Amino acid sequence: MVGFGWRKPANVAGTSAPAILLSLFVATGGLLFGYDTGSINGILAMESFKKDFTTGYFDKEGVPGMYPSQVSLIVAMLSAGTMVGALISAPIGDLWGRRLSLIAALGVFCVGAIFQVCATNVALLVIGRTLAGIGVGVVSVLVPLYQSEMAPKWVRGTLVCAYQLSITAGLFAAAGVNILTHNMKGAAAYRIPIGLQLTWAVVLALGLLILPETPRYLIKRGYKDAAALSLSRLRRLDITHPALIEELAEIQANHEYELALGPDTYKDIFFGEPHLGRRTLTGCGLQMLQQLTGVNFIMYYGTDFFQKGGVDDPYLITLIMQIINMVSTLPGLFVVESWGRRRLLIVGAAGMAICQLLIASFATANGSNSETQSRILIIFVAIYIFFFAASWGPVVWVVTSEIYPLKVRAKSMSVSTASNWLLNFGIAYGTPYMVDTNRIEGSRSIDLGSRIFFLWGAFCILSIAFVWFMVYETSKISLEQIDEMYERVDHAWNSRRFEPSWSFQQMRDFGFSDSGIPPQEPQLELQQSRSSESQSETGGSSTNTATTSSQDDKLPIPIGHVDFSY
Ligand SMILES: OC[C@H]1O[C@](O)(CO)[C@@H](O)[C@@H]1O
Repeated sequence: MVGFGWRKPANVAGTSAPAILLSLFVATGGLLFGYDTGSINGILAMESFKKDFTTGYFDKEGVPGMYPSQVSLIVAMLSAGTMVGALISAPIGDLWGRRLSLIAALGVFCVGAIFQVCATNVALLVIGRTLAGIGVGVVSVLVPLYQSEMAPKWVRGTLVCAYQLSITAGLFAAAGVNILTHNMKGAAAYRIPIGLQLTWAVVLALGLLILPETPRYLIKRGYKDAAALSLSRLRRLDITHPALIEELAEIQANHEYELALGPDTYKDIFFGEPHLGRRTLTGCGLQMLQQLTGVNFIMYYGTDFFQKGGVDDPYLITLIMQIINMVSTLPGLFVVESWGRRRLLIVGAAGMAICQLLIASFATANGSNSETQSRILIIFVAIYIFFFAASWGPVVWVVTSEIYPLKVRAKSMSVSTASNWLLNFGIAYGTPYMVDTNRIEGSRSIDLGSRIFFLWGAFCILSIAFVWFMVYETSKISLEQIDEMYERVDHAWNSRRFEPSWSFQQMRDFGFSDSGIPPQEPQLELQQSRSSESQSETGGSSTNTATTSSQDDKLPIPIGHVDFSY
């Protein structure tokens, strides 16, 4: 039976509260992501903005404004910046640490925002948008990375989901600010929505100044004492506490073991061991498919789409969709641990595909727009957004922050997040050509109208297969145990039944060579479901009962073993 909510294993040492609070605070970095991608449309439409940025162009009605190419540049440079930001996040995240890199990124974001507020010409505005984009790009990688390296395993997925919740809150805030400010009088009114983005960036950067670096990053750099200190702050345990020593030893042993299997260069994230290519492909595939669900078609062009679908108040309906998007993230956040990542992704993709195929078929069957038709359109788009927000929105971030080993985590996450931004950009710029012949004058475009939902639906069906074959179930086990799972479970569809057999520290104690390479490959018996009731009753994987078929007589079976690995 599937349960709901969270269950902290009874015998976990220390407290989880500081790590949870801190992770929730850092999650709010998503506000900048959502606000920045959502606010530009409204700002461009403001009268005060148009007045200040008249560059000698007149539209068909003779209204002065900016050249379309300038508008495109202003919009596009944020996306270009985010891609650059996502790509540089790995080298800086590995060099300066997750925390300092985030602070630096927020600094760059603030400089970008100040440029935009003070801009008196298009060039300054473009520079400002590019810098803000770089900041957002780094934040989009390092926030979920920082969270997953900090979070206790029994609530890790939920905490990373809170990041997506912040993204949706940012999108909603942008829509709200656009509505409140679009009629504002005053020469500099447009500077208000631009300036607002500064506030949270400053609060977040100041907060990060006093937060600890992640213990896993410190272990990666060889700063063992600092790692112990950081972990003791997170768990409220003395640095001499056996649980703390054990957890650090496990992280370190696992890291050394992963390094012994192969190097950690960019080439290795595609071709290296253990199974890094498969893992990077999973992350990139999920991030791209998340965009190919078409969600940003509604986020960016919803108003226009509803207007053409005969909806009376398209602005209001778009705002309602934003609210549904934000509120529906909560059920996902609530069940991500108990249902698991795979199930949520598969159910979500199936739900979206059904709605999308209905929207598209309905549009094909009925040429004209009646009131009933527009109502049906609204209802199915709303259900589609619900499914997205409860599943693919948050869970993609969760999985991509969990599946990589420490040695390449920042690199692989940066590449997979960059692929999200690339598709985000492609859809933002490509879809107008696919749905509206009038929007882009002189361009060769195809008018798919609502039939574009056939395309999104097809990608959602593909997503179901992708999850089934590629995505390993990562709930309820530590990041180190996820590494073990990738080594011992051959097929993603079997991963739910994986039970961590022993900690890497125990493996070492039991006679692994110093290089960390096991003397022989043990075969894990996949006999007990990780999601079974009995297991959650006893508090997760705390009592390791799994044994190996070939080494039953030799391997220690830790009875009543305290689960040190969060
Ligand atoms: O909630 C919708 C938003 O979520 C994202 O897919 C990120 O996870 C954004 O690209 C989109 O605007």
